[in-house]
Amino acid sequence: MLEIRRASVLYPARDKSEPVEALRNVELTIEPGEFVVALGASGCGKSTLLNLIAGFLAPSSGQIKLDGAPVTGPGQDRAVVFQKHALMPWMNVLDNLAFGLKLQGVAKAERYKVAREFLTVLGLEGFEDSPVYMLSGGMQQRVGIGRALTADPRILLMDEPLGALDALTRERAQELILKIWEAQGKSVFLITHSVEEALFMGSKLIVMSPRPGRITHRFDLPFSRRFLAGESARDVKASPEFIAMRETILGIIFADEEKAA
Ligand SMILES: Nc1ncnc2c1ncn2[C@@H]1O[C@H](COP(=O)(O)OP(=O)(O)OP(=O)(O)O)[C@@H](O)[C@H]1O
Repeated sequence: MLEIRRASVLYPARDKSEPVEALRNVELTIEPGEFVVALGASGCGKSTLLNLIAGFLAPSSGQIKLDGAPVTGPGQDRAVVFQKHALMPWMNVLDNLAFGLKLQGVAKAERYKVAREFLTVLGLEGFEDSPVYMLSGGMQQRVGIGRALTADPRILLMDEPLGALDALTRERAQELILKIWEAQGKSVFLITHSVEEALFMGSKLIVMSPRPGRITHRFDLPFSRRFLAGESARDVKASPEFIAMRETILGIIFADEEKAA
């Protein structure tokens, strides 16, 4: 379980600019197997929150604990997927999938065994020998997600992972991530700018607001479970409950932006 208690982040003033209170008193618990999605206007502190969880950044005050132990820096128990995946474009798919394990010192036979398992999970069979630069954006992002997962992290952290994909590829990738989430039981923290993506994917939604960055609303969501129980993604997203929720969330975000303007 990941626990964030009264965490605040103040970025110091640079040149003539004022200090930025990027997060104020953030309280968040991510239970094992929970899929938490963060939504909110640009600059509300979503990436700052992800960086805290990843251990890339220390809070100015407050605490972050993973299974009771303070988070003091990055670790193998947390893996990050960015919009711009950090793949080795000249290396093939299999080598990219195995690369994180190599850095961890896992023996060659074992890391290629794990990498091959992920080829299947990611629907990339037949592409194991293709250099990554030759793949489509959607396939590259699947390799990026796979590489994060091969390390078997407790928590998968994703910052706008699907933002650069076209609409159809993005929907397919959402469905794939949900299926992997269900199969592997990982905790996930995902940042997105898409309200629809947030509602479809999350089991818990937090809505954040800027200046200072804080969590203003929390919702439990049923939609990913409906999809995983067999309802089609289209039916879920077109259902009256989904549309009503989408309007509620959009209302909250627009009201925040008007206040900030
Ligand atoms: N290293 C930094 N130094 C100073 N200010 C920063 C730094 N990083 C972020 N900020 C500021 O902190 C606030 C929160 O930034 P953050 O990137 O966490 O927001 P965000 O919600 O992820 O934004 P976006 O949706 O645009 O990615 C913003 O006002 C940003 O300008």
